[in-house]
Amino acid sequence: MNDSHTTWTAVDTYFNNLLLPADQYLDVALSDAAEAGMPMHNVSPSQGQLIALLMRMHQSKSVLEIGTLGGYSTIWIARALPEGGRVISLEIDPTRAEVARKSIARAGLDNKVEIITGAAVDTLPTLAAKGYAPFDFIFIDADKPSNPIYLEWALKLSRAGTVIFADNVVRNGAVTNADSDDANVKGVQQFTELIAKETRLSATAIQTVGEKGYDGFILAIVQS
Ligand SMILES: C[S@@+](CC[C@H](N)C(=O)[O-])C[C@H]1O[C@@H](n2cnc3c(N)ncnc32)[C@H](O)[C@@H]1O
Ligand SMILES: [Mg+2]
Repeated sequence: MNDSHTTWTAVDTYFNNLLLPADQYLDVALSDAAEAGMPMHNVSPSQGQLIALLMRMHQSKSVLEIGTLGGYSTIWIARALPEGGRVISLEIDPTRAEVARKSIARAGLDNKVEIITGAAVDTLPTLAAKGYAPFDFIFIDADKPSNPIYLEWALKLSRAGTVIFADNVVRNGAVTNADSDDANVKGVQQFTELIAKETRLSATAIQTVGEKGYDGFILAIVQS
């Protein structure tokens, strides 16, 4: 923990205390995930609220999340849905999915959430036939080496106007290292290069600092 990280965390705490009410369901979702041995790879509260605000501004009614973990971001997403809205969340690890389902049910959101277990490359091709596509908003937050494949699927499962939000694309600045042999870094680099070439997308990347360290996200919209 360096000085910068201490400052970033204090600033997150300052704003969260003022802007984000304490929430027992989100807190218990995190503590249950930690107790189950999951890594704390969830979005921060301010990032969860950012996704919720974007969804509400966009009036997103159907959301695809790739990467559930303990359901922390899923709760933020489900709460931002209007009446009749739905989030489909994909998670490879059945134990994680089970913990997430419990946290989501405790928060009274199980009628808005379906968690599908399995590798996303196997479950993504099943979604259209189930009548879930097109999605209004797609949150990509799973194994970063697969981001190029997730982009392909996001486009297949989208419509003009679909928003794509991809987390953790800065990776403490490592994204600029062209010689990186880190599979996560390579995944986000290839993902970004594909977005750059994709005429159907208009996108930007935003760097972030905070309690989760130095990272960032890509925000894109399908424009045709
Ligand atoms: C960064 S965490 C998700 C965090 C969550 N979105 C949040 O903010 O609370 C990534 C999750 O993706 C899952 N995952 C990894 N590889 C996957 C795959 N191939 N298919 C589906 N899920 C996968 C991991 O098990 C992990 O739970
Ligand atoms: Mg993330």
